[in-house]
Amino acid sequence: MIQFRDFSFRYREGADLVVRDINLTIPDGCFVGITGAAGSGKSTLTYAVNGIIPHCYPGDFYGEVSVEGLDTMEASLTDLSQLVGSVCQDIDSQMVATVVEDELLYGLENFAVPREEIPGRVTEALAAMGIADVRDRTIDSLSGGQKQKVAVASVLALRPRVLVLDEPTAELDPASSVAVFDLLARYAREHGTTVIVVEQKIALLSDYADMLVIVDGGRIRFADAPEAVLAHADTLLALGVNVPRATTLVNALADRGLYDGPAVRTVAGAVAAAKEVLA
Ligand SMILES: Nc1ncnc2c1ncn2[C@@H]1O[C@H](COP(=O)(O)OP(=O)(O)OP(=O)(O)O)[C@@H](O)[C@H]1O
Repeated sequence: MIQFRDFSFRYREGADLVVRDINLTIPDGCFVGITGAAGSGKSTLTYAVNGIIPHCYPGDFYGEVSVEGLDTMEASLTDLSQLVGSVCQDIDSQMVATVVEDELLYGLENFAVPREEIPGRVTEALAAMGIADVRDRTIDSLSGGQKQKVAVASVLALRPRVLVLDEPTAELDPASSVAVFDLLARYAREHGTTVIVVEQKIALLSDYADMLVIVDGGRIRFADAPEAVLAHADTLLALGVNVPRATTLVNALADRGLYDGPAVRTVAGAVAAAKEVLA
């Protein structure tokens, strides 16, 4: 379980709190999507989980954030990194090797994983991300989607209990974005891994997340199941969250008393809702 209790944070260089009064409980195995306008504090929330704040970016840290009982302010980054694996926004800066296999080996060796376990871990992580065929390729020769999968695989090989990803599909086309989410969600389900993803594409996020967290000006505005959050499409639009048109259309039908089902997020969902209205 991950718990934020009355958490607020101000970066050392900043004048104001950038996140404030955060109270949130994330159960084990939950797939959490965090979204919100640019600069609203999404990444900062994930930094409190993986320890980047206050360990790498110091500042004033109020309240408490814990991961499986480990206080992220008090724990060492080494201890935290055994629990929480992170894929940052700029994956090129995260990559340390030239060849895919070496990228995975680097983390495993750093974590002192027993030598006999290493080949199996590499094979398993590459297979989990559907990229067993690129094991011997140079990272430079890969597409953006393949690189993203390598970045995720190199973290999965370490078998973290919690996986934090910051805008993993920012550079990807829609098909590759879906592929990354599909593989990630399947892996998380099979291993009981808690996943926290910062993502702008709310429709995509809603297809996979158990909980959507909407951040606005450093505060959590909504933290609920996707359907419950999307029912507030007008508020979300006002907060700068890009709500799918299918959602706003069906919410408008609901506002007029014509539809009383759950919020939809896809064209197919809107078609089904419209058929129900017209029946
Ligand atoms: N290392 C830092 N030092 C000082 N201020 C920072 C630092 N990192 C982020 N901030 C500030 O904190 C606020 C929240 O930033 P954060 O990156 O958490 O938001 P975000 O919602 O993830 O933004 P984006 O969508 O643009 O990535 C912003 O005003 C940002 O300028």
